[in-house]
Amino acid sequence: MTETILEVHNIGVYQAPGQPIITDVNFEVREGDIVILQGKSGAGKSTLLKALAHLTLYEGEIDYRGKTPQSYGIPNYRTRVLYVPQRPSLLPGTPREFLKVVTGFKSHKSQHTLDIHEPIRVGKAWGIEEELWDRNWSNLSGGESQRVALAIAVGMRTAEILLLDGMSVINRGSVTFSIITPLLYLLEPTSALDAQTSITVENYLTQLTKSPDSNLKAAVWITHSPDQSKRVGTRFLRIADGTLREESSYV
Ligand SMILES: Nc1ncnc2c1ncn2[C@@H]1O[C@H](COP(=O)(O)OP(=O)(O)OP(=O)(O)O)[C@@H](O)[C@H]1O
Repeated sequence: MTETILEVHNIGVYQAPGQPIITDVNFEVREGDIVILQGKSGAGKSTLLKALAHLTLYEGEIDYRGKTPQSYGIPNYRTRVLYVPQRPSLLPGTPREFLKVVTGFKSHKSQHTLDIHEPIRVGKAWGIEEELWDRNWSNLSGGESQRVALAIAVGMRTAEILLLDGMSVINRGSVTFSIITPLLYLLEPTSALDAQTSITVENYLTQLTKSPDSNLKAAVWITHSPDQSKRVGTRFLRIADGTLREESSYV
């Protein structure tokens, strides 16, 4: 039987008292799931991912492998249920500096011996040259900074679930409604290589979730790209009017 990793019970997040962004969210994530999270802009998708990663205040309960996030220690929990942001370009400094900080955290050290070069190796497989690790985040394109952030998340090998916020921007070959996409088109013209790189990343992640040797077991993935959803999704959730429902296929 497939094991349940994360159980989400009656999650609600509020903008202000009496003003819910999302309410009564219930679902679970099982090993092997790639859960596509859909919904209009502003529906609450990022808010839900941040609640799952314990990065925003929420009501309700989250059980990770049958225990509360607090029982693991929140920093430790966040390395296992790992949020990859929509706009890592807002981070200060360079990716290499960031990598040194995160690999130095006690919560990471306690689980594995971390090889600082592993994220760089993963990034290279996705078309991120080593020189980019020493550029300021703000000088990377949106697609590059997302791939670097994802390479860090994957290369640290601590995560069992990746929470991927707006990952369709790495796929500049397909339609996406991200507001930064027009900027990406200006910074970097769309090319066949970009679409191919995106598929390489997708394949890497989907293979990893299936590999018995991998720590990574599942992902919750926000994408506005129908093509990407169909390629990677095994389950489909939609947020509308502040609540979540499961759909049998991508619609
Ligand atoms: N910290 C916050 N304080 C107040 N309101 C917030 C906060 N974060 C998000 N919101 C609001 O909550 C709503 C949901 O935002 P969220 O970013 O989760 O949407 P989304 O579905 O991820 O949208 P998009 O697809 O555009 O990224 C929006 O109306 C947003 O303005």
